[in-house]
Amino acid sequence: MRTHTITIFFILLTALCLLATTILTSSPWPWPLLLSTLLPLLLNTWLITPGGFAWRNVHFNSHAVPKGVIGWPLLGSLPLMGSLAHRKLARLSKSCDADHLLYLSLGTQPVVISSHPDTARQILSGSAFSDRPTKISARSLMFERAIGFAPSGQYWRHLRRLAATHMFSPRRIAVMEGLRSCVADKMMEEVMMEMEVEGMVRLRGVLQKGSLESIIGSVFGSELSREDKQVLVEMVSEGYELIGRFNWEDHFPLGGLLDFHGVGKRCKVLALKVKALIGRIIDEKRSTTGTGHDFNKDDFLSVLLSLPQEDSLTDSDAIAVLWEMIFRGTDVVAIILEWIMARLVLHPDIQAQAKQELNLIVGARPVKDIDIPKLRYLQAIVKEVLRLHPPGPLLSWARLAVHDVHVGKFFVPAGTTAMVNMWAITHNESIWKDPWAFRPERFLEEEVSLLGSDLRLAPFGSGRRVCPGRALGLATVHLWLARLLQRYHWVPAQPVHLSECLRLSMEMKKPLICQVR
Ligand code: HEM
Repeated sequence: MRTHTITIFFILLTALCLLATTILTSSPWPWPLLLSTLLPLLLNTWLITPGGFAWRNVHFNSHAVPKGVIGWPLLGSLPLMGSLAHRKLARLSKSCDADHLLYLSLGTQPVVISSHPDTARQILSGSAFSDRPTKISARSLMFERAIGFAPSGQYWRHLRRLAATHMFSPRRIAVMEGLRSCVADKMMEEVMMEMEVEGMVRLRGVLQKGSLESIIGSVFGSELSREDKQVLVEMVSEGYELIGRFNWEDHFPLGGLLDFHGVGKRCKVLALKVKALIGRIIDEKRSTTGTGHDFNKDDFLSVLLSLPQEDSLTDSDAIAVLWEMIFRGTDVVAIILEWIMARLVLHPDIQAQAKQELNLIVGARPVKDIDIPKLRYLQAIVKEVLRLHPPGPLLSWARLAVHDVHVGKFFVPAGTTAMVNMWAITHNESIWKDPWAFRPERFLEEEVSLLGSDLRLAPFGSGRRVCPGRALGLATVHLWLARLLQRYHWVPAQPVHLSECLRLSMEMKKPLICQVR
Protein backbone atom coordinates (compact mmCIF):
# COMPACT_ATOMS: atom_id res chain seq x y z
CA MET A 1 0.00 0.00 0.00
CA ARG A 2 2.80 2.39 1.03
CA THR A 3 4.93 1.60 -2.06
CA HIS A 4 1.83 1.98 -4.22
CA THR A 5 1.11 5.46 -2.93
CA ILE A 6 4.73 6.49 -3.37
CA THR A 7 4.87 5.22 -6.95
CA ILE A 8 1.73 7.16 -7.84
CA PHE A 9 3.20 10.20 -6.07
CA PHE A 10 6.41 10.25 -8.08
CA ILE A 11 4.68 9.54 -11.41
CA LEU A 12 2.48 12.57 -10.73
CA LEU A 13 5.48 14.63 -9.68
CA THR A 14 7.38 13.71 -12.84
CA ALA A 15 4.39 14.63 -15.00
CA LEU A 16 4.17 17.94 -13.15
CA CYS A 17 7.86 18.68 -13.68
CA LEU A 18 7.57 17.77 -17.36
CA LEU A 19 4.66 20.16 -17.73
CA ALA A 20 6.37 22.95 -15.78
CA THR A 21 9.65 22.78 -17.68
CA THR A 22 7.84 22.59 -21.02
CA ILE A 23 5.93 25.75 -20.15
CA LEU A 24 8.92 27.57 -18.64
CA THR A 25 11.47 26.83 -21.35
CA SER A 26 8.88 27.01 -24.18
CA SER A 27 11.14 24.55 -25.99
CA PRO A 28 10.56 20.93 -25.00
CA TRP A 29 14.20 19.87 -25.61
CA PRO A 30 16.37 18.80 -23.80
CA TRP A 31 15.25 19.63 -20.23
CA PRO A 32 11.92 17.86 -20.10
CA LEU A 33 13.43 14.70 -21.53
CA LEU A 34 16.38 14.83 -19.14
CA LEU A 35 14.20 15.53 -16.13
CA SER A 36 11.64 12.93 -17.00
CA THR A 37 14.39 10.28 -17.14
CA LEU A 38 16.46 11.33 -14.14
CA LEU A 39 13.72 12.29 -11.75
CA PRO A 40 11.98 8.92 -11.61
CA LEU A 41 15.35 7.25 -11.11
CA LEU A 42 16.30 9.56 -8.26
CA LEU A 43 12.90 9.50 -6.67
CA ASN A 44 12.70 5.76 -7.00
CA THR A 45 15.88 5.19 -5.03
CA TRP A 46 15.13 7.93 -2.55
CA LEU A 47 11.47 7.29 -1.93
CA ILE A 48 10.90 3.59 -1.90
CA THR A 49 13.94 2.43 0.06
CA PRO A 50 13.30 2.17 3.79
CA GLY A 51 15.77 4.58 5.38
CA GLY A 52 16.11 6.71 2.26
CA PHE A 53 18.88 7.44 -0.19
CA ALA A 54 21.89 5.90 1.63
CA TRP A 55 20.11 2.51 1.62
CA ARG A 56 19.40 2.50 -2.12
CA ASN A 57 21.68 -0.47 -2.88
CA VAL A 58 20.57 -2.67 0.02
CA HIS A 59 17.98 -5.35 -0.69
CA PHE A 60 15.95 -6.41 2.30
CA ASN A 61 14.33 -9.77 2.74
CA SER A 62 10.60 -9.30 2.14
CA HIS A 63 9.89 -10.94 5.55
CA ALA A 64 12.03 -8.43 7.41
CA VAL A 65 11.64 -5.05 5.80
CA PRO A 66 12.78 -2.53 8.42
CA LYS A 67 11.05 0.69 9.36
CA GLY A 68 12.75 3.82 8.25
CA VAL A 69 12.41 7.47 7.39
CA ILE A 70 13.17 8.80 3.96
CA GLY A 71 14.10 12.34 4.96
CA TRP A 72 15.10 15.08 2.56
CA PRO A 73 16.55 14.50 -0.92
CA LEU A 74 20.32 13.88 -0.54
CA LEU A 75 20.42 15.27 3.02
CA GLY A 76 18.27 12.48 4.41
CA SER A 77 17.69 13.09 8.13
CA LEU A 78 20.67 15.45 8.59
CA PRO A 79 18.38 18.40 9.44
CA LEU A 80 17.43 16.54 12.64
CA MET A 81 20.97 16.39 13.97
CA GLY A 82 21.11 19.65 15.91
CA SER A 83 21.32 20.47 19.60
CA LEU A 84 18.21 18.41 20.41
CA ALA A 85 18.92 15.46 18.10
CA HIS A 86 18.25 12.89 20.85
CA ARG A 87 14.71 14.24 21.42
CA LYS A 88 13.87 14.52 17.72
CA LEU A 89 15.16 11.02 17.00
CA ALA A 90 13.26 9.63 20.00
CA ARG A 91 10.05 11.19 18.71
CA LEU A 92 10.69 9.83 15.23
CA SER A 93 11.41 6.28 16.44
CA LYS A 94 8.20 6.37 18.44
CA SER A 95 6.07 7.75 15.64
CA CYS A 96 7.40 5.08 13.25
CA ASP A 97 6.88 2.42 15.91
CA ALA A 98 10.58 1.59 15.44
CA ASP A 99 12.04 1.70 18.97
CA HIS A 100 14.00 -1.46 18.26
CA LEU A 101 15.64 -0.21 15.10
CA LEU A 102 15.03 2.81 12.93
CA TYR A 103 16.72 3.12 9.53
CA LEU A 104 17.69 6.49 8.15
CA SER A 105 20.24 8.32 6.02
CA LEU A 106 22.61 11.05 7.14
CA GLY A 107 23.69 12.25 3.70
CA THR A 108 25.21 9.19 2.04
CA GLN A 109 25.82 7.53 5.39
CA PRO A 110 23.42 4.65 6.23
CA VAL A 111 22.42 4.78 9.90
CA VAL A 112 20.42 2.60 12.29
CA ILE A 113 19.19 3.87 15.64
CA SER A 114 18.25 1.72 18.60
CA SER A 115 15.98 3.13 21.30
CA HIS A 116 15.45 -0.15 23.09
CA PRO A 117 17.65 -2.05 25.59
CA ASP A 118 17.45 -5.33 23.62
CA THR A 119 18.80 -3.99 20.34
CA ALA A 120 21.14 -1.61 22.21
CA ARG A 121 22.72 -4.66 23.84
CA GLN A 122 23.20 -6.38 20.48
CA ILE A 123 24.84 -3.28 19.02
CA LEU A 124 27.07 -2.38 21.96
CA SER A 125 28.04 -5.76 23.29
CA GLY A 126 28.54 -7.86 20.17
CA SER A 127 31.71 -7.78 18.11
CA ALA A 128 30.01 -6.60 14.89
CA PHE A 129 29.92 -2.90 15.85
CA SER A 130 33.40 -2.56 17.27
CA ASP A 131 34.69 0.38 15.23
CA ARG A 132 33.75 4.03 15.14
CA PRO A 133 32.50 5.78 12.00
CA THR A 134 34.99 8.20 10.47
CA LYS A 135 34.87 11.67 11.88
CA ILE A 136 37.21 13.92 9.98
CA SER A 137 37.78 16.39 12.81
CA ALA A 138 38.57 13.52 15.23
CA ARG A 139 41.07 12.14 12.72
CA SER A 140 42.74 15.54 12.26
CA LEU A 141 42.91 15.99 16.01
CA MET A 142 44.87 12.69 16.28
CA PHE A 143 42.14 10.69 18.00
CA GLU A 144 42.55 7.88 15.49
CA ARG A 145 45.84 7.06 17.24
CA ALA A 146 44.13 7.23 20.64
CA ILE A 147 41.63 4.84 22.22
CA GLY A 148 38.37 6.47 21.12
CA PHE A 149 38.77 6.26 17.35
CA ALA A 150 41.50 3.65 16.82
CA PRO A 151 40.13 0.73 14.79
CA SER A 152 39.46 -2.27 17.02
CA GLY A 153 42.70 -4.16 16.33
CA GLN A 154 45.83 -5.00 18.25
CA TYR A 155 46.94 -1.35 18.70
CA TRP A 156 43.56 -0.36 20.20
CA ARG A 157 43.64 -3.37 22.56
CA HIS A 158 47.16 -2.42 23.66
CA LEU A 159 46.05 1.15 24.44
CA ARG A 160 43.00 -0.02 26.38
CA ARG A 161 45.16 -2.39 28.42
CA LEU A 162 47.66 0.37 29.21
CA ALA A 163 44.90 2.76 30.24
CA ALA A 164 43.07 0.11 32.29
CA THR A 165 46.24 -0.77 34.20
CA HIS A 166 47.93 2.58 34.62
CA MET A 167 45.22 5.23 34.47
CA PHE A 168 41.91 3.74 35.56
CA SER A 169 42.74 0.79 37.83
CA PRO A 170 41.29 0.85 41.39
CA ARG A 171 44.82 1.25 42.76
CA ARG A 172 45.52 4.28 40.56
CA ILE A 173 42.17 5.84 41.44
CA ALA A 174 42.96 5.36 45.13
CA VAL A 175 46.45 6.87 44.72
CA MET A 176 44.92 9.93 43.07
CA GLU A 177 42.35 10.48 45.84
CA GLY A 178 44.65 13.02 47.50
CA LEU A 179 44.74 15.08 44.32
CA ARG A 180 40.94 14.99 43.86
CA SER A 181 40.46 15.91 47.48
CA CYS A 182 42.88 18.82 47.24
CA VAL A 183 41.11 20.09 44.10
CA ALA A 184 37.78 19.82 45.98
CA ASP A 185 39.17 22.08 48.74
CA LYS A 186 40.32 24.62 46.15
CA MET A 187 36.87 24.60 44.53
CA MET A 188 35.23 25.28 47.91
CA GLU A 189 37.48 28.29 48.41
CA GLU A 190 36.65 29.54 44.95
CA VAL A 191 32.92 29.15 45.64
CA MET A 192 33.31 31.21 48.81
CA MET A 193 35.35 33.87 47.00
CA GLU A 194 32.77 34.20 44.21
CA MET A 195 30.05 34.54 46.84
CA GLU A 196 31.96 37.27 48.66
CA VAL A 197 32.88 39.21 45.53
CA GLU A 198 29.79 38.75 43.37
CA GLY A 199 27.10 37.52 45.71
CA MET A 200 26.53 34.46 43.54
CA VAL A 201 28.39 31.44 42.15
CA ARG A 202 28.76 30.50 38.50
CA LEU A 203 29.30 26.86 39.24
CA ARG A 204 30.22 25.73 35.72
CA GLY A 205 33.47 27.72 35.64
CA VAL A 206 34.51 26.46 39.08
CA LEU A 207 33.80 22.84 38.14
CA GLN A 208 35.53 23.04 34.77
CA LYS A 209 38.65 24.52 36.33
CA GLY A 210 38.62 21.82 39.02
CA SER A 211 38.14 19.00 36.48
CA LEU A 212 41.01 20.23 34.35
CA GLU A 213 43.30 20.61 37.37
CA SER A 214 42.47 17.09 38.48
CA ILE A 215 42.92 15.39 35.10
CA ILE A 216 46.14 17.31 34.38
CA GLY A 217 47.49 16.17 37.74
CA SER A 218 46.78 12.51 37.07
CA VAL A 219 48.03 12.63 33.47
CA PHE A 220 51.13 14.86 33.75
CA GLY A 221 51.83 15.14 37.48
CA SER A 222 51.74 18.46 39.27
CA GLU A 223 54.72 20.16 37.61
CA LEU A 224 52.83 21.90 34.82
CA SER A 225 53.23 25.69 34.79
CA ARG A 226 50.26 28.06 35.06
CA GLU A 227 50.82 29.19 31.45
CA ASP A 228 50.86 25.62 30.11
CA LYS A 229 47.65 24.86 32.00
CA GLN A 230 46.02 27.93 30.51
CA VAL A 231 47.08 26.91 26.99
CA LEU A 232 45.66 23.43 27.59
CA VAL A 233 42.34 24.93 28.72
CA GLU A 234 42.15 26.91 25.50
CA MET A 235 43.10 23.89 23.38
CA VAL A 236 40.48 21.65 24.99
CA SER A 237 37.80 24.25 24.54
CA GLU A 238 38.71 24.81 20.87
CA GLY A 239 38.86 21.03 20.33
CA TYR A 240 35.37 20.73 21.81
CA GLU A 241 34.05 23.39 19.53
CA LEU A 242 35.65 21.85 16.41
CA ILE A 243 34.67 18.27 17.11
CA GLY A 244 31.10 19.27 17.96
CA ARG A 245 30.67 21.18 14.70
CA PHE A 246 28.75 19.81 11.77
CA ASN A 247 31.13 18.66 9.05
CA TRP A 248 29.90 17.92 5.49
CA GLU A 249 32.84 15.60 4.89
CA ASP A 250 31.55 13.16 7.54
CA HIS A 251 28.42 12.59 5.48
CA PHE A 252 29.36 13.16 1.81
CA PRO A 253 32.41 11.87 -0.08
CA LEU A 254 33.32 15.31 -1.47
CA GLY A 255 31.92 17.24 1.48
CA GLY A 256 35.39 18.65 2.28
CA LEU A 257 34.86 21.11 -0.58
CA LEU A 258 32.00 22.63 1.43
CA ASP A 259 34.14 23.43 4.49
CA PHE A 260 33.05 27.09 4.51
CA HIS A 261 33.91 27.57 8.19
CA GLY A 262 37.43 26.23 7.77
CA VAL A 263 36.94 23.49 10.38
CA GLY A 264 39.47 21.21 8.64
CA LYS A 265 42.13 23.92 8.58
CA ARG A 266 41.52 24.89 12.22
CA CYS A 267 41.79 21.23 13.28
CA LYS A 268 45.18 20.94 11.61
CA VAL A 269 46.46 24.12 13.26
CA LEU A 270 45.19 22.94 16.65
CA ALA A 271 46.80 19.50 16.18
CA LEU A 272 50.16 21.20 15.53
CA LYS A 273 49.83 23.24 18.71
CA VAL A 274 48.89 20.13 20.72
CA LYS A 275 51.89 18.24 19.34
CA ALA A 276 54.22 21.11 20.20
CA LEU A 277 52.97 21.55 23.77
CA ILE A 278 52.58 17.91 24.77
CA GLY A 279 55.80 17.01 22.92
CA ARG A 280 57.64 19.59 25.04
CA ILE A 281 56.02 18.31 28.25
CA ILE A 282 57.18 14.77 27.36
CA ASP A 283 60.74 16.01 26.66
CA GLU A 284 60.84 17.92 29.94
CA LYS A 285 59.62 14.91 31.87
CA ARG A 286 62.25 12.72 30.24
CA SER A 287 65.01 15.19 31.00
CA THR A 288 64.12 15.28 34.71
CA THR A 289 65.58 11.80 35.06
CA GLY A 290 68.27 11.62 32.42
CA THR A 291 68.04 7.89 31.76
CA GLY A 292 64.38 7.96 30.74
CA HIS A 293 63.82 4.69 32.57
CA ASP A 294 63.71 5.76 36.14
CA PHE A 295 60.24 7.12 36.71
CA ASN A 296 58.77 6.43 40.07
CA LYS A 297 55.89 8.89 39.89
CA ASP A 298 52.29 7.85 39.59
CA ASP A 299 51.16 10.13 36.80
CA PHE A 300 50.21 8.49 33.52
CA LEU A 301 52.99 10.16 31.51
CA SER A 302 55.68 8.85 33.86
CA VAL A 303 54.19 5.39 33.54
CA LEU A 304 54.13 5.59 29.72
CA LEU A 305 57.77 6.69 29.67
CA SER A 306 58.88 3.84 31.89
CA LEU A 307 57.21 1.04 29.91
CA PRO A 308 59.44 -1.80 28.71
CA GLN A 309 60.56 -1.52 25.09
CA GLU A 310 57.99 -4.02 23.76
CA ASP A 311 55.06 -2.07 25.30
CA SER A 312 56.29 1.46 24.72
CA LEU A 313 54.55 3.97 22.43
CA THR A 314 56.21 6.28 19.93
CA ASP A 315 56.20 9.92 21.01
CA SER A 316 53.52 10.84 18.49
CA ASP A 317 51.22 8.02 19.71
CA ALA A 318 51.88 8.97 23.34
CA ILE A 319 50.91 12.58 22.50
CA ALA A 320 47.62 11.37 20.98
CA VAL A 321 46.81 9.23 24.03
CA LEU A 322 47.70 11.90 26.61
CA TRP A 323 45.75 14.54 24.68
CA GLU A 324 42.72 12.24 24.57
CA MET A 325 42.79 11.73 28.34
CA ILE A 326 42.90 15.49 28.97
CA PHE A 327 40.24 16.11 26.35
CA ARG A 328 37.81 13.46 27.62
CA GLY A 329 38.43 13.92 31.30
CA THR A 330 37.86 17.67 31.47
CA ASP A 331 34.30 18.51 30.65
CA VAL A 332 32.05 15.58 31.35
CA VAL A 333 32.50 15.49 35.14
CA ALA A 334 31.75 19.22 35.31
CA ILE A 335 28.68 18.78 33.12
CA ILE A 336 27.25 16.00 35.31
CA LEU A 337 27.86 17.95 38.52
CA GLU A 338 26.19 21.06 37.13
CA TRP A 339 23.06 19.01 36.25
CA ILE A 340 23.07 17.43 39.72
CA MET A 341 23.32 20.77 41.50
CA ALA A 342 20.57 22.20 39.28
CA ARG A 343 18.28 19.38 40.33
CA LEU A 344 19.23 19.77 44.00
CA VAL A 345 18.51 23.49 44.15
CA LEU A 346 15.15 22.79 42.53
CA HIS A 347 14.43 20.01 45.07
CA PRO A 348 15.53 21.31 48.50
CA ASP A 349 13.89 18.29 50.19
CA ILE A 350 16.19 15.92 48.28
CA GLN A 351 19.21 18.12 49.02
CA ALA A 352 18.30 18.07 52.73
CA GLN A 353 17.99 14.28 52.72
CA ALA A 354 21.41 13.89 51.08
CA LYS A 355 22.95 16.22 53.68
CA GLN A 356 21.30 14.28 56.45
CA GLU A 357 22.78 11.03 55.13
CA LEU A 358 26.23 12.66 55.00
CA ASN A 359 25.83 13.90 58.56
CA LEU A 360 24.77 10.51 59.80
CA ILE A 361 27.39 8.42 58.05
CA VAL A 362 30.41 10.72 57.77
CA GLY A 363 29.84 13.46 60.33
CA ALA A 364 32.00 16.60 60.33
CA ARG A 365 35.22 15.21 58.82
CA PRO A 366 35.66 15.56 55.01
CA VAL A 367 34.20 12.71 52.96
CA LYS A 368 36.63 10.15 51.53
CA ASP A 369 36.34 7.64 48.68
CA ILE A 370 35.82 4.77 51.15
CA ASP A 371 32.64 6.46 52.47
CA ILE A 372 30.92 6.49 49.07
CA PRO A 373 29.61 2.87 49.04
CA LYS A 374 27.80 3.67 52.32
CA LEU A 375 26.20 6.83 50.91
CA ARG A 376 23.35 5.08 49.12
CA TYR A 377 21.11 8.09 48.74
CA LEU A 378 23.94 10.18 47.27
CA GLN A 379 24.64 7.42 44.75
CA ALA A 380 20.93 7.25 43.91
CA ILE A 381 20.94 10.99 43.16
CA VAL A 382 23.85 10.56 40.76
CA LYS A 383 22.09 7.67 39.02
CA GLU A 384 18.84 9.60 38.72
CA VAL A 385 20.63 12.56 37.14
CA LEU A 386 22.51 10.30 34.72
CA ARG A 387 19.15 8.80 33.80
CA LEU A 388 17.42 12.14 33.23
CA HIS A 389 20.40 13.94 31.69
CA PRO A 390 22.82 11.36 30.23
CA PRO A 391 25.90 13.40 29.17
CA GLY A 392 26.07 11.35 25.95
CA PRO A 393 22.37 10.96 25.07
CA LEU A 394 23.40 9.26 21.81
CA LEU A 395 26.40 7.70 23.62
CA SER A 396 28.92 10.31 22.44
CA TRP A 397 30.46 8.64 19.47
CA ALA A 398 28.60 6.07 17.44
CA ARG A 399 29.67 2.57 16.37
CA LEU A 400 30.39 1.21 12.90
CA ALA A 401 29.44 -2.26 11.61
CA VAL A 402 32.65 -4.03 10.62
CA HIS A 403 30.78 -6.85 8.87
CA ASP A 404 27.25 -7.71 7.75
CA VAL A 405 25.08 -8.60 10.71
CA HIS A 406 21.47 -9.06 11.79
CA VAL A 407 20.12 -6.96 14.65
CA GLY A 408 17.03 -8.85 15.74
CA LYS A 409 15.60 -9.99 12.41
CA PHE A 410 16.80 -6.95 10.50
CA PHE A 411 19.76 -6.97 8.16
CA VAL A 412 22.49 -4.36 8.74
CA PRO A 413 25.31 -4.29 6.18
CA ALA A 414 28.98 -3.62 6.95
CA GLY A 415 29.75 0.10 6.96
CA THR A 416 26.50 1.09 8.68
CA THR A 417 26.69 3.60 11.51
CA ALA A 418 24.78 2.45 14.61
CA MET A 419 23.64 4.80 17.34
CA VAL A 420 22.01 4.01 20.64
CA ASN A 421 19.57 6.65 21.84
CA MET A 422 20.18 6.22 25.57
CA TRP A 423 18.07 9.31 26.29
CA ALA A 424 15.06 7.67 24.58
CA ILE A 425 15.58 4.50 26.63
CA THR A 426 15.88 6.35 29.94
CA HIS A 427 12.71 8.35 29.18
CA ASN A 428 10.58 5.43 27.99
CA GLU A 429 7.52 4.96 30.17
CA SER A 430 7.30 1.26 29.37
CA ILE A 431 10.80 0.84 30.89
CA TRP A 432 10.79 3.44 33.70
CA LYS A 433 7.85 4.27 35.92
CA ASP A 434 7.12 7.98 35.79
CA PRO A 435 10.23 8.65 33.67
CA TRP A 436 10.07 12.47 33.73
CA ALA A 437 10.03 12.71 37.52
CA PHE A 438 13.23 13.35 39.50
CA ARG A 439 12.95 10.57 42.05
CA PRO A 440 16.29 9.18 43.33
CA GLU A 441 14.35 6.77 45.60
CA ARG A 442 13.66 4.57 42.59
CA PHE A 443 17.27 3.40 42.86
CA LEU A 444 16.87 2.53 46.54
CA GLU A 445 13.86 0.39 45.62
CA GLU A 446 15.70 -1.39 42.80
CA GLU A 447 19.42 -1.95 42.29
CA VAL A 448 20.40 -0.90 38.76
CA SER A 449 24.02 -0.97 37.64
CA LEU A 450 25.32 2.06 35.75
CA LEU A 451 28.39 0.40 34.39
CA GLY A 452 27.10 -1.23 31.22
CA SER A 453 25.54 -4.53 32.29
CA ASP A 454 21.97 -3.16 32.38
CA LEU A 455 21.06 -1.49 29.11
CA ARG A 456 18.13 0.36 30.69
CA LEU A 457 20.70 2.75 32.12
CA ALA A 458 24.09 2.68 30.42
CA PRO A 459 25.39 6.27 30.25
CA PHE A 460 28.96 4.93 29.81
CA GLY A 461 28.04 2.62 26.93
CA SER A 462 28.63 -1.11 27.11
CA GLY A 463 30.66 -3.94 25.64
CA ARG A 464 34.20 -3.85 24.36
CA ARG A 465 34.21 -0.09 23.70
CA VAL A 466 32.54 0.84 26.99
CA CYS A 467 33.99 3.99 28.58
CA PRO A 468 37.30 3.02 30.23
CA GLY A 469 37.16 6.16 32.42
CA ARG A 470 33.84 5.35 34.08
CA ALA A 471 35.21 4.34 37.48
CA LEU A 472 37.43 7.43 37.67
CA GLY A 473 34.60 9.66 36.44
CA LEU A 474 32.14 8.28 39.00
CA ALA A 475 34.66 8.43 41.86
CA THR A 476 35.26 12.11 41.08
CA VAL A 477 31.56 12.99 40.74
CA HIS A 478 30.66 11.25 44.03
CA LEU A 479 33.52 12.74 46.02
CA TRP A 480 33.03 16.29 44.80
CA LEU A 481 29.25 16.16 45.14
CA ALA A 482 29.57 14.95 48.73
CA ARG A 483 32.04 17.76 49.50
CA LEU A 484 29.84 20.42 47.89
CA LEU A 485 26.88 19.27 49.99
CA GLN A 486 28.84 18.79 53.19
CA ARG A 487 30.24 22.31 53.12
CA TYR A 488 27.36 24.46 51.83
CA HIS A 489 23.64 24.76 51.54
CA TRP A 490 22.77 25.56 47.90
CA VAL A 491 19.93 27.75 46.65
CA PRO A 492 19.22 29.18 43.20
CA ALA A 493 20.33 32.78 42.60
CA GLN A 494 18.34 33.01 39.37
CA PRO A 495 15.55 30.92 37.82
CA VAL A 496 16.91 27.48 36.90
CA HIS A 497 16.34 26.36 33.30
CA LEU A 498 16.64 22.67 32.58
CA SER A 499 16.84 23.10 28.79
CA GLU A 500 19.54 21.09 27.08
CA CYS A 501 22.13 21.75 24.43
CA LEU A 502 23.82 18.77 22.81
CA ARG A 503 27.33 19.61 21.64
CA LEU A 504 29.91 16.87 22.22
CA SER A 505 28.12 16.24 25.53
CA MET A 506 24.70 17.38 26.64
CA GLU A 507 25.13 20.56 28.64
CA MET A 508 22.69 22.85 30.42
CA LYS A 509 21.79 25.46 27.84
CA LYS A 510 21.71 28.20 30.48
CA PRO A 511 24.49 27.90 33.05
CA LEU A 512 23.42 27.38 36.65
CA ILE A 513 23.84 30.37 38.96
CA CYS A 514 23.51 29.69 42.69
CA GLN A 515 24.11 31.11 46.11
CA VAL A 516 25.54 29.21 49.05
CA ARG A 517 24.87 29.48 52.76
C1 HEM B 1 32.19 10.66 33.99
C2 HEM B 1 31.53 10.65 32.96
C3 HEM B 1 31.78 9.95 31.65
C4 HEM B 1 30.80 9.55 30.81
C5 HEM B 1 29.28 9.69 31.02
C6 HEM B 1 31.44 8.91 29.67
C7 HEM B 1 30.76 8.36 28.61
C8 HEM B 1 31.35 7.65 27.57
C9 HEM B 1 30.63 6.97 26.53
C10 HEM B 1 29.11 6.92 26.38
C11 HEM B 1 31.54 6.39 25.71
C12 HEM B 1 31.24 5.53 24.47
C13 HEM B 1 31.05 4.09 24.93
C14 HEM B 1 30.60 3.11 23.88
O1 HEM B 1 30.80 3.32 22.66
O2 HEM B 1 30.02 2.07 24.27
C15 HEM B 1 32.85 6.71 26.23
C16 HEM B 1 34.04 6.29 25.68
C17 HEM B 1 35.27 6.70 26.14
N1 HEM B 1 35.53 7.42 27.28
FE1 HEM B 1 34.18 8.12 28.62
N2 HEM B 1 32.79 8.96 29.85
C18 HEM B 1 33.06 9.59 31.05
C19 HEM B 1 34.30 9.83 31.60
C20 HEM B 1 35.49 9.57 30.98
C21 HEM B 1 36.80 9.92 31.50
C22 HEM B 1 37.05 10.64 32.84
C23 HEM B 1 37.72 9.51 30.57
C24 HEM B 1 39.22 9.63 30.57
C25 HEM B 1 39.92 10.43 31.31
C26 HEM B 1 37.00 8.86 29.48
C27 HEM B 1 37.57 8.29 28.38
C28 HEM B 1 36.89 7.62 27.38
C29 HEM B 1 37.54 6.96 26.24
C30 HEM B 1 39.04 6.93 25.97
C31 HEM B 1 36.52 6.37 25.48
C32 HEM B 1 36.69 5.57 24.18
C33 HEM B 1 36.65 4.08 24.45
C34 HEM B 1 36.85 3.22 23.20
O3 HEM B 1 36.45 3.63 22.11
O4 HEM B 1 37.41 2.11 23.33
N3 HEM B 1 35.65 8.92 29.77
N4 HEM B 1 32.71 7.47 27.39
